Amino acid sequence: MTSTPIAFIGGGNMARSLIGGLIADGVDAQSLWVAERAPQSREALRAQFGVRTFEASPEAVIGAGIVVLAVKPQVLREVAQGIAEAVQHQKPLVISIAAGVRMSDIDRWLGGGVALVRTMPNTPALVRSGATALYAAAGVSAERRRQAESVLRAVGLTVWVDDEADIDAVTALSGSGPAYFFLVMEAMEAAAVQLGLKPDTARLLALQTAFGAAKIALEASESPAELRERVTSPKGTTEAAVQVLREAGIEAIFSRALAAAAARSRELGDLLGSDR
Ligand SMILES: NC(=O)C1=CN([C@@H]2O[C@H](COP(=O)(O)OP(=O)(O)OC[C@H]3O[C@@H](n4cnc5c(N)ncnc54)[C@H](OP(=O)(O)O)[C@@H]3O)[C@@H](O)[C@H]2O)C=CC1
Ligand SMILES: O=C(O)[C@@H]1CCC=N1
Repeated sequence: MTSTPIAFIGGGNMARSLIGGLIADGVDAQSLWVAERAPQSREALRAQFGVRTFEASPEAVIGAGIVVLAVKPQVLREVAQGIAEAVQHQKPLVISIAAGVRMSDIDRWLGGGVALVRTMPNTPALVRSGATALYAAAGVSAERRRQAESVLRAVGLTVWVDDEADIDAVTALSGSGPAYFFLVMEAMEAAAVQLGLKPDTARLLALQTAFGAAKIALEASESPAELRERVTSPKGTTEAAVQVLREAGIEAIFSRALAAAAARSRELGDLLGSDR
């Protein structure tokens, strides 16, 4: 991992997940800098992680080798324009984690000619089990690509995509994906409570089952479909449940859900980049 200071512009949910994961990977908290507007947020970041905090974003950029744009897409233009002068002076690697917002727009807001990598991480980065896709334009050097990859690899798995449009699909799959699994955990817990289990017992069993299923699916050579079939005894309990899920259209529901997320990512890109 690089030892250059990494400046996070915005210290919200996703920045905190990345910071927590980087510290767990052995990165010195003092080399992680965070620009946040609210004094209580800065205080909380210092108390939780021991990172350096800044009130003004340009101050965090000066001296940083890597800048991570970690604000909401809706404020990214204003934030990028606010640090453009510092970025042009400092020439850091800039990593965007913002959903939807396209590289050409970010580059323009930052003044142009920026070494920019667009990524889509996810919150399991906090426990170094993240999944991040990265995209860089042809002009970004191999050294800069390696640098971006090393930051995200410290908190989980990384994959490069060849086409920026793929980031919309990645956002729908792994960027938003933890929320889908949390929803399934919530639903399974509630259903088990209806069947008479105590809430604590229901949650513990639901969570461990999700963990076990993910672990075996990652470690086994068989596909998820084959692993599912192994659980499903003919005329047994799983078959009864899977039949209900299929009748309710589980595949079509996920197809519609991911399409909606990808469409929203494209829409954000169109909407927020429309200042040309
Ligand atoms: N959450 C997730 O699972 C994922 C999020 N992302 C992307 O990460 C980005 C951040 O999302 P998330 O962490 O969820 O959002 P949050 O709202 O939790 O975090 C954004 C943070 O930026 C702060 N902020 C806003 N404006 C400024 C500013 N001008 N200067 C400094 N800080 C500012 C906000 O402070 P305040 O609250 O005071 O406005 C807030 O603390 C988004 O672009 C999102 O698309 C990507 C992958 C996954
Ligand atoms: O919901 C969102 O827009 C962000 C991007 C991916 C996960 N959270």
